[in-house]
Amino acid sequence: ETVSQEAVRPDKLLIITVATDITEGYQRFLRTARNFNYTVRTLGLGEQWKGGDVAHTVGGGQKVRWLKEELEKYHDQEDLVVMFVDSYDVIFAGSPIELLWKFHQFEHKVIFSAEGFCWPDWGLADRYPPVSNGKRFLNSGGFIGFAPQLYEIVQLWKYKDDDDDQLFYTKIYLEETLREKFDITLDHKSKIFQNLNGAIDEVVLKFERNKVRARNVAFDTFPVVIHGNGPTKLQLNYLGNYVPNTWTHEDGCGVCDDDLLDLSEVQEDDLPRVLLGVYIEQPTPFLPEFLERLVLLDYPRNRLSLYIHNSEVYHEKHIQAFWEKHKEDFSSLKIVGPEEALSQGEARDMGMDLCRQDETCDYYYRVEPMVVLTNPDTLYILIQENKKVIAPMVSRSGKLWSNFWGALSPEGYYARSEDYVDIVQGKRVASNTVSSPPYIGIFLHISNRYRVWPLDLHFRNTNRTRRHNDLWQIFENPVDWEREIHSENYQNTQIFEEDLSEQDQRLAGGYENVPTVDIHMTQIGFQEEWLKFLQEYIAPVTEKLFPGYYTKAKALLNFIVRYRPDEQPSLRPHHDSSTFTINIALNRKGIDYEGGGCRFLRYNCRVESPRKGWSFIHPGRLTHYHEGLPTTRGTRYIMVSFVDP
Ligand SMILES: O=C(O)CCC(=O)C(=O)O
Ligand SMILES: [Fe+2]
Repeated sequence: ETVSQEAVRPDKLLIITVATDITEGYQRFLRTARNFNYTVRTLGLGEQWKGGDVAHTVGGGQKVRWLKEELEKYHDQEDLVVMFVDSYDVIFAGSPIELLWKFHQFEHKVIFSAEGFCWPDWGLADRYPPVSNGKRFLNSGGFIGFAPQLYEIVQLWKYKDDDDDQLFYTKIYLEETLREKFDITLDHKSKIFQNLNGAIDEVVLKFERNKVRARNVAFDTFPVVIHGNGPTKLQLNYLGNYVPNTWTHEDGCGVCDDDLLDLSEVQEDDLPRVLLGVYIEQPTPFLPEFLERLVLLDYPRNRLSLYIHNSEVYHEKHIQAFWEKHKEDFSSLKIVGPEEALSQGEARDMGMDLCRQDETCDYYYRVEPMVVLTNPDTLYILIQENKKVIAPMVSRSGKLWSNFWGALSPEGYYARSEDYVDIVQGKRVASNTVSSPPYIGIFLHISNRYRVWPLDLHFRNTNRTRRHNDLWQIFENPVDWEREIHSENYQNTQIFEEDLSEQDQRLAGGYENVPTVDIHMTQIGFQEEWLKFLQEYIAPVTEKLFPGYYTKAKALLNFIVRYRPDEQPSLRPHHDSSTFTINIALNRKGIDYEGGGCRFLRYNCRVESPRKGWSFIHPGRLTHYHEGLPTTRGTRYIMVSFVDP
């Protein structure tokens, strides 16, 4: 069966839809329609919806009434093809020409979309004509037909606005005389309409050159209209993040630069006002650094307010110090402490209310203290994205963890979408619509467009019994770890007294030729962290020092030594059980102690006073027989590692 060229006339196609509000779903619908040059007529804009709560009960009759009024205009245009579709949860995946061609191939005057559920009256199921292969039941979220026939169908509407539209069309279809009179059929195999409810597993993405289609694998069809009916909004969002050209392999994000808010010409005093909400609900490493980073945000001070909720007594001193230093740096600064005993929910409500109830507050930005905000332009970037709700993607360096899920399990909990890994790794960069809480009409977006933060989280591994949690953060938060541990002021020899006094001094799995008064990293649970440090910071140095030798950066013995005149002042000559040894000065000769140092007997060479925090490296065996020289006053601390034993 061929369709004549003359029949396929896009100028004789009209799309009619309904939208009372310009929701993001409606905007997405229009974007896909524009992409294919559809002519769209929207009914009901700005009017009040009286069609009932269709998400939870029946309803939708108002759509039929409006359509009835609209079709008055076209009822005598015999060659006009009209398609009616919902808009909030619909996208176009194919062109008008394809649509018309498929329509004419059906050789019926009117085609309704089909689905697997008989809604709203399951009792009518038996009255449907049987279908050998395909969806059996009518869905009124999409239909297409010649204007005169559609006009005649909606003439039969004599009901209330909150009566059910689908039931109305269903009854007409099930009435054999009417079905034949109007020449109605159903699109059983999703050639034109894909209803997602009950069919999620049938629909996959198919990447083509510069465009993406949804393919129904059950019927091997490429539907033109995708409808996220029922509880399939997430799946529609997922498809809509690609179809028709939202993101393609060739061109990347096809819509990312549409509808941006240009702030470049806006005067500082006219920028939106932002309230930052910070919620400290657990002991958090590097909290002072986190707070200081808020001040570094490049945004006019008089447009920025800060609300901090802190439920940890431990952090009060940090917040106090921050407040004293920065109370002038924000247009307002409100702090609610642990004495208020707010629940997390109450604290968050309070923060949001501060913005919601303040007419001058334009944006509310919530940030968790375990997120590393490294880009000072963060606020500009997010505001320019021009979304109602948006989050930057937060991921941990080198890991597949992120704040983005991409999918939900049937129980409504965490699941990874098929595209999760590519998105987290930044291989697919876009502002994805990840969620649309039903019926609010607002989408939640997440963007990995700008690497807003290298994104490390550091709340795992936080142990309230440790005084120096920060030191353990080398895996979780290498960014802050490096900044803090490498700072000139970093001082942590107290570890000897604080963390270790109770520890078992016996060692497992290593051998010291000459025992010292020492604390081993295994004793304080720091062995893995130390090995990571060797890998990241020492291995690259040894490649320069010992060309041609490649260290495994493994070490069984990693320990802090304490020398005191009355305890252990020195160490007799020995070899180390290492290929090379690193020896880090932890305090200062001449200030903290006198004497000390390491002497290499064969060369009579002494390394006496490296700067605090500096290390020397020497081969461990044969050539470098060495001793620890007597400490004559005070206490000398060194950190020693026998690398590659
Ligand atoms: O005191 C020193 O610097 C030498 C320490 C040493 O050789 C060792 O602990 O094996
Ligand atoms: Fe040694």
